[in-house]
Formats: sequence, C-alpha cells, structure tokens
Amino acid sequence: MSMIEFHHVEKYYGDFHALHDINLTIEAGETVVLIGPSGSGKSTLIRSVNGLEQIRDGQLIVNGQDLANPKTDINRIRKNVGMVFQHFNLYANKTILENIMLAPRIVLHRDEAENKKVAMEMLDRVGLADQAPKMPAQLSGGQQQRIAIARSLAMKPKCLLFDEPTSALDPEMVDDVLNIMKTIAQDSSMTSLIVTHEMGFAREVANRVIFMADGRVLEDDSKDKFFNGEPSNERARQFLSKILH
Ligand SMILES: Nc1ncnc2c1ncn2[C@@H]1O[C@H](COP(=O)(O)OP(=O)(O)OP(=O)(O)O)[C@@H](O)[C@H]1O
Repeated sequence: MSMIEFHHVEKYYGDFHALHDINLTIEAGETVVLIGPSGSGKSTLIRSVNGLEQIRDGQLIVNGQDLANPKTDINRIRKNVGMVFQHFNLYANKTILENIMLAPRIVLHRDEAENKKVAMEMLDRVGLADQAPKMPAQLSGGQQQRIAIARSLAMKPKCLLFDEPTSALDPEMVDDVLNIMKTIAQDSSMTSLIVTHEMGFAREVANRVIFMADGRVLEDDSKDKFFNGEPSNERARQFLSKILH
C-alpha cells in the first residue's frame, strides 16, 4: 500500500482553482520536497493530506483511507500523519515536557510512564533533553521548532508533513532544525513531505523533488534528475536557474 495517493485531485477556495488535476503516489519511506513559486499551491497540497484543506474532486488516499469519503475518520489519519508548521504553536503555559506528552495522552491514551519515556527519547533525539522542565518562552525560536518536531515524533507517526518549518527562524537557527529533519529523512520507516525554500537541504536530503506552479505539478523527478539533469519542464528549468545562480 502506498502512503499517499492523489488521483485527479481538484481544490477550490471559493471560485479560485487552487489545485488542478493532481496525480501523485508517494511510497512509505520516501522524502519528497515540494518546491515552486509563491502561491503555486504547495501548502494547499500538503495541508490537504491531513485534511486541513478539503478537496473538491478526485480521490486522496492517505494510509489506505480515502479523504474524499465523508465516512473517513480524519482523526485516524491524523494519528499517523503529523504536521510541523512555520509557526510552532507550543502551549505557552505548559512546560516543554508537557507540550510533548499532551497529544499522546489525549489521543493515544498512552500510559503515563511510557508517555514520559517516549517524550524524553524524542527530546533527546532533537538534542534538547535538558530543556524538559522549561517553559516555551525560555527557548529560542529554533529550539521551539525542534520541540515542535519532537512533539510530532512522539505520536510515532508514519508520515510527517513540513510546511516551511524554517522560514520564520533567524538564519543562525535554520541549520539545527534542518539537521534534525535530515535525521528524520534518513529513517526509512518515515515518509516525509516537505515544503521548503532551502534548496541546499532539498539537494542533499530529498529522494524526490516535485515542482509546482499555478496549482499544477509540472515536474516530478528524482533529486539527481532535478538538480543535476535538466528538468523537462521549461518553468521548472527557469525556476532552478534563478534559485541556483
Ligand atoms: N484560505 C484561502 N482562501 C483563499 N485563497 C487561498 C487560501 N489559501 C491559499 N489561497 C490561495 O491559493 C493559492 C495557493 O496558496 P498556497 O499557500 O498553497 O501556495 P504556496 O505555494 O504554498 O505559496 P507560498 O510559497 O507563498 O507559501 C494562492 O494563490 C493563495 O492566495
């Protein structure tokens, strides 16, 4: 079973046609980077994968369940598909540890001792185990984003969606977050779908690069073909030459 399948997906915001005939299959364990100009539909596409945006037509199958079917339980999908946003939205009045333990307790009913053990493991994984008792405001933006990643990981999802996770950070914080995303990408049991403007990261970490413009997927290549070869689509070639030179 593929992790994510788009079949002829169409998305509208009112009259605005935001996604046109999207057809994509993403296999478990892939690391897919979505790039393209501002307003091309990248966020819309990944937000539709965990039901934050509703598609109008077509079929969108995530972890075997069809999101277009009104009977599909979106919470079952969200248990397996985590999301990391540009703004990390930690609960300001809860400690770092509590921020991480909250969803597994409420959604998965994970036993308290096990929940704490997993939370500390994930904090360790993002290099911030010593920050567990602190409040979010005591941490830098980059550290807060690493906590947001640990929080997603604590749900032990099959798939993680990243929507420009470094674009709200001060430049000196970006690498720490990208390095953690890199370790996640190397975990072959995890599927990652990443919207980013960090081309160095895409070049190093992606298995696959999807280029979008005007709500359409115009290029879908292996990383090597995209960055080393010539993308076959003219707009993708132009975009690439602008960002790499
Ligand atoms: N809630 C909304 N209501 C109406 N239009 C929207 C809404 N969200 C997005 N759009 C429009 O849909 C188009 C695609 O937006 P989207 O955020 O998916 O693009 P993007 O490629 O992620 O852009 P960026 O790189 O700037 O974040 C844009 O023209 C945007 O203005």
